[in-house]
Amino acid sequence: MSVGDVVKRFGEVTALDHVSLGIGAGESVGVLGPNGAGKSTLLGLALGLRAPTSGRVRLLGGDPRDPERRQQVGSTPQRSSLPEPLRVGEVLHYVAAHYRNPVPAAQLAEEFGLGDLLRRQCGSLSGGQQRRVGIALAFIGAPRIVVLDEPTVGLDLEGRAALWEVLRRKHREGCTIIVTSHHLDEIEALAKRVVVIDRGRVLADDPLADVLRRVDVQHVSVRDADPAALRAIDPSADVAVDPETRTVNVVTRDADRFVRGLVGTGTPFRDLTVRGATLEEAFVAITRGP
Ligand SMILES: Nc1ncnc2c1ncn2[C@@H]1O[C@H](COP(=O)(O)OP(=O)(O)OP(=O)(O)O)[C@@H](O)[C@H]1O
Repeated sequence: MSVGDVVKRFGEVTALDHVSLGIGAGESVGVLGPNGAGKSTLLGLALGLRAPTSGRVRLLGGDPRDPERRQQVGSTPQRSSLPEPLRVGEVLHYVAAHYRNPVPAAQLAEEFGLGDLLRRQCGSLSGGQQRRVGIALAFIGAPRIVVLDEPTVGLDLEGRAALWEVLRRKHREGCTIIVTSHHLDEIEALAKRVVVIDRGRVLADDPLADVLRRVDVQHVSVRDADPAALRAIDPSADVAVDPETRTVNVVTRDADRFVRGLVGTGTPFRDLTVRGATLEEAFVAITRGP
């Protein structure tokens, strides 16, 4: 999928402002951005659901509106509705009939944990169950590319974890996955590459590890240590104590230097852990600007 110098305007609103981006086969890409950033507009263009005001959009080497390309793409929009009177199994068969090589309904039901729902009418499903069916439908045509716009909205914790497991497997099997989510921990757990959009512009487009390195924040935590002694090691660090677990959490710009200082002071501590910035911290830093 690629977009070249794409502008998309809705009247006065410029939803995408000269965006260029290419996503190759087999990538897993998280598209992040605040509300109204232009994420859904970008995905809609890539899927051929709308045309750009100017610029070029290609999907699998051709026009995204070409039926041949659409056969090879699966998607779940942010909001979707299923025909209420139809049973889930009937919907799967109905949608499968539109594809040349659909995944058998039984296999899809097994993969997405829909076995118990096949005989249920769609109108009787909970919001989360409907969402699971909607996501499964994105995969029914055995797509080469799947575009998922906030797929975990409405899913409980177990449903989210199960979905992410399926997505990771599909990615391992070679499917290109493009996903948006406001749960950055989910993007961190799935995507190898992160695109950050704000006000219609691409602010970052890098491998996940590089995006995380863009923020000079690291976390050091120890238990049963004297917070005052830790503050003295790096006065610019942010030191917070969790009395329940007797953990002192330190946010520092240089964890290596902090740990050397900690050992050097001889102050007692145990259970040392060090970790880098979270994607959420990187996202806040990137969208906040210089
Ligand atoms: N059909 C439309 N008509 C008018 N304005 C639109 C339309 N679709 C999107 N917009 C506007 O374009 C901008 C980008 O919207 P878009 O839905 O792409 O954002 P988003 O990043 O997906 O946001 P969210 O995280 O809230 O879903 C917003 O200002 C939105 O109001």
